Amino acid sequence: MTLVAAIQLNTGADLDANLQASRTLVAEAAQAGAKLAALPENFAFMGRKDPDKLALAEPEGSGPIQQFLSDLAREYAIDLIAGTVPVAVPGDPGRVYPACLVYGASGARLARYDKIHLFDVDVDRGDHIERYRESATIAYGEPAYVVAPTQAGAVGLSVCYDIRFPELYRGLVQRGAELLCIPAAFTDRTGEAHWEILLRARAVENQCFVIAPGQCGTHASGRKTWGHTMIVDAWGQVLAERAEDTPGVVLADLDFERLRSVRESLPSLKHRRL
Ligand SMILES: O=C(O)CNC(=O)[C@H](CS)NC(=O)CCC(=O)C(=O)O
Repeated sequence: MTLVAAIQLNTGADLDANLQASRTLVAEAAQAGAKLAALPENFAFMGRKDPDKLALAEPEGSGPIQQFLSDLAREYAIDLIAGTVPVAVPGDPGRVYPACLVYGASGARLARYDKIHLFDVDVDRGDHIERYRESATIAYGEPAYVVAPTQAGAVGLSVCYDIRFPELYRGLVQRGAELLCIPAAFTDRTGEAHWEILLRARAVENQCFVIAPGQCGTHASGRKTWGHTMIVDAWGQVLAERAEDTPGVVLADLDFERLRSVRESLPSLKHRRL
C-alpha cells in the first residue's frame, strides 16, 4: 500500500501566495504519510489575462518556481508532481511550455512532460460563449509518452485537456504506467458534464490508478474551475474526492496488488487486437 495525495488549489495572481498555499498543503500531505503529492495545472499562477503568465517563464532547470519545487520535495522527503510550470520557449517570448515536472524526494528532477493537446475551445454557457485559445500563449508539447519512476510506481504523465485523448493513456500503460496523473484546471461547465466519467473511463480501460488534482473556485480572470479533485482505482471506483469547492488535500492508499489482480482476472489489456 502506498499513500498518495492530490492537492486542490484556488490559484490566483499572486505567485508567492500560491507557492505558500502549495507548501502548506504538501506539508499536510507529507505529515499524513503520503509518499507522493500532485499539484494541479497552473498551481503557481493564474492571472487576469492569459499573457500575464509569460512574465513568469523560467528557463528549463532553473528559476524560482523550479527551485521552490525541488526544495519542497527535499524538505518533506516526498515525490512531487507539479501540475504545470511555465517554461520558456527558446526564441519565442510570446509563449511558454506547459511543463509537468516531477521531483523525487531528494529534490532531483525525475521527469518533464509538456501538455500535448491545447484547449482551443468555445464553451457554450447558455447566454454567452466563453472563448479559450490556449495556443495563443502556450506552445504545444512535442507528442511523447512520459512515465516517471516514483515511490508510487510508474506514473504516466498528462495534463487536463489531454484526458479527452485516450490514445495517450494507452501508450502510457503500454510503457508500464500503473498510475496516471491528470493535473487539471477544468472549466466548471465541462467539468460538471465530463470530469468524473472521463477519469473513471481512463482508469477502467487502462486498468490504472488515476490521480487528478484540480483547480477550484473563481480565479482572477473571472473564470470558474470545477474542483472535484479525485483519486480513482483500476476498477473505476472513486477512492477519494474533495466535495468542497475549496483548497485541500485528498488522500488515498493505493493497493498495487489489487491492481495486479484486476489485470489478471480481467485481462483486457492482453486481449487487445488493434
Ligand atoms: O481557465 C483557465 O484560465 C485555466 N485553464 C487552463 O489552464 C487549461 C487551459 S485553458 N484548461 C483546460 O485545459 C481545460 C480543459 C477542459 O476544461 C475540458 O477539456 O473540458
